[in-house]
Amino acid sequence: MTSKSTIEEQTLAAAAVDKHLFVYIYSPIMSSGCERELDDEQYEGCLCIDKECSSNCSCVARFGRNYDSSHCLILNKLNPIFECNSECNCDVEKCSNRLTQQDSSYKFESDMEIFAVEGKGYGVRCQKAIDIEGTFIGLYLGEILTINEAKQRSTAANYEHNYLLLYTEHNLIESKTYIDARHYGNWTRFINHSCDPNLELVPIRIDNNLPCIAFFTSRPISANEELSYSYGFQHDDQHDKSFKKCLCSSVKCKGFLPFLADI
Ligand SMILES: C[S@@+](CC[C@H](N)C(=O)[O-])C[C@H]1O[C@@H](n2cnc3c(N)ncnc32)[C@H](O)[C@@H]1O
Repeated sequence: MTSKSTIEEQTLAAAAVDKHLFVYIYSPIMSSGCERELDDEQYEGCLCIDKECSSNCSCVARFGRNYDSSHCLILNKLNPIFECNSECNCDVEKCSNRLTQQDSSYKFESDMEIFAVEGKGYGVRCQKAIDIEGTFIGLYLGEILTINEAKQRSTAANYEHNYLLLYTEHNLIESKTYIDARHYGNWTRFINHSCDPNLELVPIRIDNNLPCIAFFTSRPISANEELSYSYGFQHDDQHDKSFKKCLCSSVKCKGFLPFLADI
């Protein structure tokens, strides 16, 4: 792989090593069960005639501001993130409340590189430094599964690498999102786990209650530092030989990859 190839080409080349179907996608794919549950949901849109939504926008008034004037995530925001949606009047490419929907937000994508990491398969690094905490990096794309489909897939196969992401939210009620990037996905499927990560996962809602899972930086990242996030909570009693050894090599390393007990 050369640094001149696009991140899509690099991802396809790295995925081809597995010799299974892999399709590069730019938006999530819903499994049939998920689609049915969303049929009746569509959030109300704002009526903003300005191209950029400000504090007068009904979406911003209802859910609070999500992003600051540098287009970074407002840190420690307590409310869930609802961006302006397809019912809104504002301009998709200009509205300040639509960060993850805008082409211009993917500014680091052309500097991303898939590279081989000793013992872990492939990983991802950015050839440029990313100085600001809260910078949007990309979306974890794949097939959005129902819990039953996620369970079936995780018990049916015994692959070397797992691409099933489980995101749990503890709001008024607990909700879980399952995204499988094994057969359909983008470059973020190659981001490895670290016990001291530099990215965080943030659920973003746009048209309905099903979140997109976005990556934001959780601290400044040096050029060519491996990107990482935490795959989940690590229980102290999980350290059994059947769990995979963690090779993140951070001083905070817990020794094993988090175990997805909820799948
Ligand atoms: C979502 S994939 C990440 C990309 C993967 N490295 C590859 O080459 O396809 C997750 C898998 O990567 C490996 N992995 C990720 N982080 C790791 C770590 N800190 N230590 C060891 N293996 C890791 C594990 O096999 C895990 O199931």
